[in-house]
Amino acid sequence: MEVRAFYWEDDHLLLLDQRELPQKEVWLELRDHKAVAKAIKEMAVRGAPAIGCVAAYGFVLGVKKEDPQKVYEVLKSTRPTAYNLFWALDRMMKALKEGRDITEEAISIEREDYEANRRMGEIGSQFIDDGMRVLTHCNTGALATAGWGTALGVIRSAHYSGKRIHVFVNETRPYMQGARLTAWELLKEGIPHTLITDMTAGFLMKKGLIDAVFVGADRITKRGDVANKIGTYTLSVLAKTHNIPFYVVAPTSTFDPNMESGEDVPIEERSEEEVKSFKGCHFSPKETKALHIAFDITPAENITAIITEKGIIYPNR
Ligand SMILES: CSC[C@@H](O)[C@@H](O)C(=O)COP(=O)(O)O
Repeated sequence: MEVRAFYWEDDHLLLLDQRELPQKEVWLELRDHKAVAKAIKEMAVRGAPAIGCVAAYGFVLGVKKEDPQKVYEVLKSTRPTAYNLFWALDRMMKALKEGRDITEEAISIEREDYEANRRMGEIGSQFIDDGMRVLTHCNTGALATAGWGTALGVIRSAHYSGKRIHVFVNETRPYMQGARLTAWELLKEGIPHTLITDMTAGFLMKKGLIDAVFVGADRITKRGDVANKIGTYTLSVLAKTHNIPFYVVAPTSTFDPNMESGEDVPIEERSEEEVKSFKGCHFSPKETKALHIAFDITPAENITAIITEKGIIYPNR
């Protein structure tokens, strides 16, 4: 059965707590916008499109009791980089101001994201040939979206169309979205995969073992620069050096129409504890300072193509 990150249940939101995966499948019952904001901030739910969908439902829950502008601000301040969050909240505010049914609006945001993912899967699988070995970073699957996935959705579509593929999964330090979430999704789907440390990618490319790289995006600027999980930029440089195609897969709701260049994208910095420890297990001296930059910018020049639900963009043609 297809993985789902959340379900809207009329008066509350059910959310799969991704911090507990893959060991446990724990569902959180969220009944107000503050609980939704906390879940986004603390990464019980993550991935740009999923954050947008969940924030929209948080808005529905919040405006039942509180001033809409306050609800909007609380949800907006959770994570700074993923553009889908702002896109979804602006859309919800507009629907409210126009007197439309906001629950229906949130349901539409979720449905449209799912449909966009299915369409990107169809469009993007033309870049995957039978027998290909592809590399992916972070988690861009059903857990990061309303379902199916962006980059992982393309891989899923290629698999369902009968192509044999092998996926190399970057573990994605320090939050381990690749090791914990992507590996879990691929295992559930029966898609052959191998988990690697982030540092292994370059050597595999050098040995000719990677045919293409597929990643998602948190924000795409007007010139085609892409903000995505830290390590994406490094992969793009490696791919360019080794002449390997580098594909970004994202719905148009990830495109920021007001941002010219990657230089302007707000980049989230998270707690240094997440670099020095994992689930309470410290592996660095407590006194050592750590830097936790959660996203980086891949310049348009390093990207072969951006696959959207509306078609393909070739930023360098
Ligand atoms: C479809 S997901 C695209 C991105 O949101 C994904 O690649 C990513 O970087 C997620 O980061 P996260 O910090 O886990 O929210």
